[in-house]
Amino acid sequence: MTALVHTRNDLAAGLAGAPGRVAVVMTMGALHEGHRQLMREARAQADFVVVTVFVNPLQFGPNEDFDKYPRTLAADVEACTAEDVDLVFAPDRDEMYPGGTPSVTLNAGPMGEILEGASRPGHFSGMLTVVAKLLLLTGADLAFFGEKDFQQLSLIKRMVRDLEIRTEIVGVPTVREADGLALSSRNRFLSAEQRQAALALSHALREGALQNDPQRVLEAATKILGDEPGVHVDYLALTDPLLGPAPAGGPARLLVAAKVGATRLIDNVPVHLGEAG
Ligand SMILES: Nc1ncnc2c1ncn2[C@@H]1O[C@H](COP(=O)(O)OP(=O)(O)OP(=O)(O)O)[C@@H](O)[C@H]1O
Ligand SMILES: CC(C)(CO)[C@@H](O)C(=O)[O-]
Ligand code: BAL
Repeated sequence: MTALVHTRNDLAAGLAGAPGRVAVVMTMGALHEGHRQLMREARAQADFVVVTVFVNPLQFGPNEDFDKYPRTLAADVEACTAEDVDLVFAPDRDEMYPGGTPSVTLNAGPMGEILEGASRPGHFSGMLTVVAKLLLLTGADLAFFGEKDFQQLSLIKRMVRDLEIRTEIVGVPTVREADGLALSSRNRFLSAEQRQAALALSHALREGALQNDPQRVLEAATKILGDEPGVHVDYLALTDPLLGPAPAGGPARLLVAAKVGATRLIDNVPVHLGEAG
């Protein structure tokens, strides 16, 4: 039976009876199969699974979609129940930030300034601040995050290392629709026509990943994105697996962010580059 709690006291009470290893899956709600995959991984690896549902105002810029972000708590609790989650923690803003906007927040460092961080100033500071708070409030042994938000996952791994946080961070591969579109809560904002255009993102990444030379990877992906007038690219980047400069050979990551209508989508894939020379 999945319990729903809204306060830190009720969360602590629910956790007090938790047997063995505790896992947390943090979400902003509007749960889909991607989130459910994180829950299944958590269920498989831990004895007690907590899902948090909180649309964190700190990680949204003034012109972003905080107000219109979908809020579907009743359906979210049903999804958690179907995945045998033990506890859902859905605090409101005052519960999460009792003193109002916190004056002490986390600095995401140089990795927080590039890609998503360049387009969304302050986003990663707000994200890391709430993730750290939720790790402390849940005391989780394990925390599961999707590779769809690859830079977020990388920064959270970096944060637990740099701040000596003992939670093990587990990355989960991106869940996609049959036609390749990465599942995202924001997909619901797409019209049928925009959804069709949005396929260019995963298509471009897939084609790029078939190439083994950095320049060809970017050319192949750029061509597909350029052929779709409904997609406005924010960035397309080839990096090393830690988001540093692309290597000449070996593992790399290809990342894209684009607007389709008013909806901003992100996606990424692993790439294996052939050895140089
Ligand atoms: N398609 C997916 N596959 C795997 N994990 C995912 C997927 N989509 C989201 N997640 C993960 O779920 C967690 C919660 O993400 P979030 O609630 O922001 O959902 P979202 O679908 O990414 O929403 P949005 O893209 O609109 O912000 C994050 O760790 C995120 O990486
Ligand atoms: C990790 C997270 C729940 C923090 O608000 C959010 O950034 C998300 O949903 O990916
Ligand atoms: N899925 C990452 C959270 C955000 O877009 O704010």
